[in-house]
Amino acid sequence: MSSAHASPSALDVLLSRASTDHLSAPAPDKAQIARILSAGLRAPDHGKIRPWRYIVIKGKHRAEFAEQVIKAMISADPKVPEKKIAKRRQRFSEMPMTIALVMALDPESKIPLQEQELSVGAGVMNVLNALHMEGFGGFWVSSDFAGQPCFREALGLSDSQRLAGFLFVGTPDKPVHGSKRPDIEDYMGFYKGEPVKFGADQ
Ligand SMILES: Cc1cc2nc3c(=O)[nH]c(=O)nc-3n(C[C@H](O)[C@H](O)[C@H](O)COP(=O)(O)O)c2cc1C
Repeated sequence: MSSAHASPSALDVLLSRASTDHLSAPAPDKAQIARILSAGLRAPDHGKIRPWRYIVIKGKHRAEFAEQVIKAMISADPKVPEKKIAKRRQRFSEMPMTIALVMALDPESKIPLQEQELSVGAGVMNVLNALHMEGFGGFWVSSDFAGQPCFREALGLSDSQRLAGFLFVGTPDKPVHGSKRPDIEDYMGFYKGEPVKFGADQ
């Protein structure tokens, strides 16, 4: 923590973020989640594509949503183990809130799709940080089954929309410390007229 500040600086808070899926109620209320997701819309956005869409799943709709997840998992792999189904059913119906992270891409744009996808990712990171700043926790998970037509239809995704995963959201059960982070010295270098070598790659 910077000695110039009695309370943690914004950077101190960013440096203390870590993921957790040990989450309980309460989830953010309607006004809180709207403000938190507004941080996602602060992501850099080349060409003003506005590729971010957030589908919030909460309350009684969690169980219905979990069933759509199971349907899609079975559609993707009819032999999916029962244990995996049970775990996903439990997580999607019991997490206080799930946010489906939709990438609304414009394939006709001169802005490369990779940049549009990166903008969605940058938005998700802002949302994770905003959750942390407001005392909530979040965990980004993959959506390997989300390409299934039944699931795309259930969510109302158009042909150019894809999922970047889901965020599980709620209040951390206990203080989150997260894993030890690597040393920044191994991940940064100064260009001095020669190719840069990183400690992380040695
Ligand atoms: C796009 C994306 C998808 C992820 N999917 C999963 C997942 O399906 N399951 C999982 O355990 N972690 C997944 N993770 C990793 C966790 O969200 C988290 O980052 C990881 O547990 C490390 O925690 P940290 O954020 O505190 O470093 C994913 C991360 C990203 C960026």
